[in-house]
Amino acid sequence: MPEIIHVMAGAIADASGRILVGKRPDHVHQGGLWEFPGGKLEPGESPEAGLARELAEELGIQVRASRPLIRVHHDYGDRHILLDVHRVDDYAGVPHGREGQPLDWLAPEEMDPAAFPAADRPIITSLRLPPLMLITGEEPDRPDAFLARLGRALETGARLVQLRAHQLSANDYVHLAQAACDLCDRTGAKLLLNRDPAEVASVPRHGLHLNSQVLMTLRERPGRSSELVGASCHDPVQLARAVDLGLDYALLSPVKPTASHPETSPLGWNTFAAWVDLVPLPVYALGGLTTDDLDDAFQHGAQGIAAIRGLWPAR
Ligand SMILES: Nc1nc2c([nH]c(=O)n2[C@@H]2O[C@H](COP(=O)(O)OP(=O)(O)OP(=O)(O)O)[C@@H](O)[C@H]2O)c(=O)[nH]1
Repeated sequence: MPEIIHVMAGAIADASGRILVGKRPDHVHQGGLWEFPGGKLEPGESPEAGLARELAEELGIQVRASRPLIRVHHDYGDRHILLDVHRVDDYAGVPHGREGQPLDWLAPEEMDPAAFPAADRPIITSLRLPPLMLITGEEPDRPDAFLARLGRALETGARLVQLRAHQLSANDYVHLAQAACDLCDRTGAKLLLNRDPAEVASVPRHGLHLNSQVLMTLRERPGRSSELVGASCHDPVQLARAVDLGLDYALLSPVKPTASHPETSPLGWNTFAAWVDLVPLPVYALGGLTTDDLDDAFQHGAQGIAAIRGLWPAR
């Protein structure tokens, strides 16, 4: 096993959510590409201290508040790196290229993955995804009540919605999806359809969510290349399949005991973190979680949390 180089990088955000990127000098590894500022962790240094040191050296800023965003293992052939990216939302000082490197502020949607090192692709996806995924709950068979609840969730900030309504016929699901997509478009939220991809081929949406059975039968990534595609996973084999298919994100569950799957034993945060560390993918934690668990989720490598009960508004 070659030595793993632990690299700390900062996704430094401004008030409008743009992220600071710097250009790597032409003569270094992955030279000429844009990067998230940072560098190698020194022996004995904690990740937070390494991040603070690198950002002070390269940009002249002092980190005040940061949290883990994503960890990406990547083998470049000539070296294996662990890119340990933290989101920095508060700092002192004005960032400037202390090593002469050009800097720019980009919205995550403006980032061209081809202009960054290959290891950075999941980081860009992670930056484009919010920390919460709402999975729709009760009453899909009463569309008016259901859409009113969805409307309330969107008004109070839901940005990513998975439309889960297995009890509906394909026809009823399609109608509900059309109305839900209209609602999401009004607030700029993204709607993911959790349904057999063949049944929703022409339905408006921003992405697809696959269950673990469908995930394991597919031979290639479904859907359009421009849309988000993710899957529900329960073990490392399923997570690896999501990576092999080139999916954008995964859900991993159940982290805690849930009323909907009382027979399944929960993973707990430590197993969750160990399995998530195996895959270069944003992974949402699911199962018995609410927004109160968000900080634990970040500390254990999650993109954030996905929930039905914890996020679906009451009637
Ligand atoms: N900082 C940073 N490094 C990245 C990113 N993506 C990526 O593949 N890397 C790789 O991670 C490694 C970081 O090393 P570095 O050369 O920046 O480290 P450093 O500042 O400590 O430099 P030094 O070793 O010359 O002192 C390089 O192999 C680089 O190609 C990224 O977004 N940010």
